[in-house]
Amino acid sequence: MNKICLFGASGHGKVVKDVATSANIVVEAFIDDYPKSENLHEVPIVMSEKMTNYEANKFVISIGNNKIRKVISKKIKNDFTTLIHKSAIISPTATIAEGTVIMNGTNINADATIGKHVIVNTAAIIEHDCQIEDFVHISPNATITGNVHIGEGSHIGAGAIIIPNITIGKWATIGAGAVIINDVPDYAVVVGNPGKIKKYNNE
Ligand SMILES: CC(=O)SCCNC(=O)CCNC(=O)[C@H](O)C(C)(C)COP(=O)(O)OP(=O)(O)OC[C@H]1O[C@@H](n2cnc3c(N)ncnc32)[C@H](O)[C@@H]1OP(=O)(O)O
Repeated sequence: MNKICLFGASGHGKVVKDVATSANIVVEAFIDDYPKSENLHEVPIVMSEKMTNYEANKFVISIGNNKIRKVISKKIKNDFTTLIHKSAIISPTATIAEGTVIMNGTNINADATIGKHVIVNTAAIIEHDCQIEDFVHISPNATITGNVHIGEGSHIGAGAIIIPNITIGKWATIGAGAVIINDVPDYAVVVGNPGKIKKYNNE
């Protein structure tokens, strides 16, 4: 049986652990330097200085913040694995890179490509030919229609809809429930229906 470690003993970490369990993968430890308890759902939480005890384990970073996930990914020397909930429906022609977590009830269709350390959260839909770059988070129930490109680190809020052929830049934020009908520049925060730029993440 595969054994892995999760970096981050948060609420998101609990859900990622459930994804692993559904795929018959055992989480041996959570790594977290700011633990709120000794265990989380019966899995021990250990400090990062003890990570050497888990040299053979593959890792997944179970932290929801895209920027922090990127920083941590550069520090961990272990290999990363991909976690896919058993209820996810994924086309055989879709590709999913390491470190990415695909949660329950998701649909990922033909020729979609999903980068490293991406979160495809509960019941999100990623349609055919989409390109999702590294460190993106697609929140619950978001619908990414066909041939959409989402740049590194962007966060798509819960229930947002992106119409076909749109390009969303890097480190952008799409508000919960937004409907995106125009391309979105890097770092933009876009809300509403139709989506309008509210501000920029680097402001
Ligand atoms: C399992 C999980 O929980 S996964 C997590 C999923 N998380 C999400 O989906 C959260 C998505 N985040 C949002 O929608 C946020 O509201 C953001 C990122 C768009 C904006 O957050 P903040 O930067 O804190 O902005 P703030 O709350 O100050 O709002 C700024 C303005 O945008 C408006 N606004 C914020 N969010 C939205 C929204 N989703 N739709 C429409 N308008 C919005 C506010 O009313 C405010 O308007 P005003 O300037 O006219 O008063």
